[in-house]
This record gives sequence, structure tokens and C-alpha cells, in this order.
Amino acid sequence: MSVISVTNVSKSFKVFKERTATLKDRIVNNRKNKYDIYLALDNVSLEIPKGETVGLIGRNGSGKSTLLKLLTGILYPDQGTINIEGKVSSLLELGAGFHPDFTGRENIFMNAAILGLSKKEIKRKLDQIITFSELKHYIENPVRSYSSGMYMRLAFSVAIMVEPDILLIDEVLAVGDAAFQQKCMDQLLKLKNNGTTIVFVSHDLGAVEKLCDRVVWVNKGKIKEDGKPRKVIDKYLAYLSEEENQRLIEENNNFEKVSSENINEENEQQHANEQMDDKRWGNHQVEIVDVKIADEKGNSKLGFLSAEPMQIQISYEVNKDVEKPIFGCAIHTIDNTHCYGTNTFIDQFYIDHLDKSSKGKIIFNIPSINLVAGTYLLSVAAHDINGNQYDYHDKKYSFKISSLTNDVGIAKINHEWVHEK
Ligand SMILES: Nc1ncnc2c1ncn2[C@@H]1O[C@H](COP(=O)(O)OP(=O)(O)OP(=O)(O)O)[C@@H](O)[C@H]1O
Repeated sequence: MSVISVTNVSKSFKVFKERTATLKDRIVNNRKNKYDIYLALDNVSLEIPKGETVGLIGRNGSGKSTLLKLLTGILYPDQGTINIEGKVSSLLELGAGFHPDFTGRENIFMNAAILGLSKKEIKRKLDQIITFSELKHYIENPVRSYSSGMYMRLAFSVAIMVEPDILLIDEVLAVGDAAFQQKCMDQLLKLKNNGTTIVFVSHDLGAVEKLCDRVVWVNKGKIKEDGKPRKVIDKYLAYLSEEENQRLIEENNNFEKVSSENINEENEQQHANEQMDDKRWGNHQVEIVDVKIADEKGNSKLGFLSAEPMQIQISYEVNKDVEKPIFGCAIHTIDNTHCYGTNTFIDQFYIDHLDKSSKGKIIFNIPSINLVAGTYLLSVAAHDINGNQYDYHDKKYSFKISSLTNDVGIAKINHEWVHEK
């Protein structure tokens, strides 16, 4: 049986277009505030049975927090109905429900009372709450002196110690340090095992997958996918990666347009000779005329999921006969760490010579781009056997890697764990 029932719910907000009119303006000049109506949730329906842990994921502004606020009763739907059964405890915006001038201890009493605990119950649980929050030494200070992490500790401790039937959490765990985040996660798993229904909004897809039985992807105010965590998260990541891909392609197009607009006829010759900026140099006996980052089929692509195949295509034109040319690629992080570099010579892919006026394309195939999530810069080069550059493009191209896992560093090293006892 569902303990949370959302039926055909819509919620819109007024988004004001200009500075709010003053009361005087309104009365004297009959000036009204102009606004647009923004539909944050559009006819959403959702049933959550008792004991289920549901993760809400989606891009910024997609409507996740609005949905959670409707569930807590902070907001009311314009249309549709919401039914909740059981004691609800919620962790929404940081500090919501706290009075800044009251001490941590006073806020525990106030907060727990709002969540439905009697004074006697609160007294019984007080030590537990303070111990869990690890704020014993600050508990008599006003919470306005707390850091955001300390706020979160206190709020989380109260929210879980009231033993709710339904716990609603919006992102806030992200502000805690790693150790406390782990502690919260353990506690959430404990609540889950005890049958608490949990709705968890987070951009930490690893945490969502670990904690949730079901994931709901909210997109532009509608439910786009609802189902098994791995499946929904994979679809969401593929969508993000495609969106990022389009954005990067647009950004690159704009960059090329601006660059070519800047080259007028007068300086065209000089431009060709100097070739041209601090990101490109060489004598141009072989000229790299196009570089394409692509998927395995050769279609332009700039946003990849970690471990997806990638292809780098280097198109060249030859201005002078050259012997034994070498083509190479290098990948850097945006903070300049060299991740990987190789060339045709190192890989014993020898090219004998290139004739003047010939054209061609070198394709660098990567079956699995094993980098962790982040933005990377690509350099490509053509040079001779002694390292004299024909054409060097220094970190001129960028691509992005997204990943489901939170591993850190640069490269994803193939591995497995074994536990021997
Ligand atoms: N009180 C409000 N007044 C006007 N617009 C609002 C209000 N609350 C939310 N919105 C708008 O509704 C949309 C959905 O916001 P919401 O906070 O639900 O998104 P979200 O998915 O939780 O995003 P995030 O991941 O950034 O937290 C946004 O465009 C937001 O600007």
C-alpha cells in the first residue's frame, strides 16, 4: 500500500520580470508587477509504497525540491492531490526550522517538538542526538555561529532520531565532511532496513544507487523515467553526456566562428605565416587542418561516459615532401596534469614519407577511454623524427567525461578486490 500518493500534481511559480513595484507605485501609478508563470511541476503522479527508498534525480531546476516541498506541506499544489500516511521528518534547506539566536540544544527541543516528539521523549533522546551530531562542545552556542556542515549535523541528527515513518532529504548531506557523510549514509541504511520510507534528492548518483530501491528522474517538471536505479541512472547519464556533447559542439562552433571572423583579408597572409597563436606552432611542412573528437563510428562527440570508445581524427595536408613523419596525441587535465601521450613512432606505426600536396587522415582509436569524470584537453602534433614540429596544436581541444562512480585521480585502472581470510 502506498504511504505517499501524488496524483496529477502541478505547481507553478510567478517569475517577476522587473524590479518589484513599491506600494506607492501600485497605488499612485496603478503599476502592476509583470511576471511570467513558470510551470515547475507538470501533472506529476507518483506512488511510493511503505518501506521503499526512492531517489529523485535530475538537472538543476527540474523540480525535485518543489516535489519534496509539496510532500512536506511547505508548498501546496495548484492542481492535483497529495496523500501522506505516517510521521514525516524532513531535511530540506539547511537551517530551515532552526532559529539562529537559539542554542543548538534549544533548537533540538524546538525542532523535535515540531516533528511531533513530546518534551519527555526529547529529553530521553537528547544525549543520543548530541552524540550523533558530534557537536557536544558547541551545543550551548547559538546556531548562527555554526558552519553549514555543523548545521547539517544537527538537523540530520534530529531528523533521524525522531524515528519517522517517512524521511524526506534534499541534498543537504553534501555539505558534511566525508566521515560524517559516511555516518549519515550508514544511518540511512539502518532506517531503511527498519522499514522507514525514504525520499532522497541528490546529485551524488553513487549515493543514490547505493541507497535507493527505485530512482525517479525528474526532467523539466515531468517524470521522465521511473524504475531500477542502475537503469534510470544510466539513461540519465547518457542524456547528460549527450546534452554536454551538444553544448561543447556549439561552444567550439562559436569559437571557430569568432576566430575566422577575426581574420580579415589584410592580415590573412600574416596569419597563415605565423600560424598563429600561443596554442599552435610549427613550420607547416605538414599542416593539421582538422581535428575531430568522435565516437567509434566517427560521429562528432565531446561528452563521453567513462570507458566509452573514443576516436580522434587528425586530417592533414602536406606542403613539402617529408620523410618518416610522426603523428601524436596527448591528453591533459584542465589543471595541466599530463594524463597520457603517445605517437605513431612509439607505437611502431611507421609512415615512410608524405608527398607534397597530398592529404590524409590519421585515426587514433581508443576502445575504452578510461578516465575519471572531468574535463580534459587534447593536444595533437605532426613532427619529424628529431622532434622538429610541423604543426603542434597545444591543448586546443576539449572533451568531457562523466561517470557513475566517485573514484578519484585521473585514470581508471582496471582492477578487482579480493578478500582473503
Ligand atoms: N519560490 C519560487 N519562486 C519562483 N520560482 C521557483 C520557486 N521555487 C522554485 N522555483 C523554480 O522552479 C523550478 C524548479 O525548482 P526546484 O528547486 O524544484 O528544482 P530542483 O530540481 O530541486 O533543482 P536543484 O537540483 O538545483 O536543487 C526552478 O526553475 C526554480 O527557479
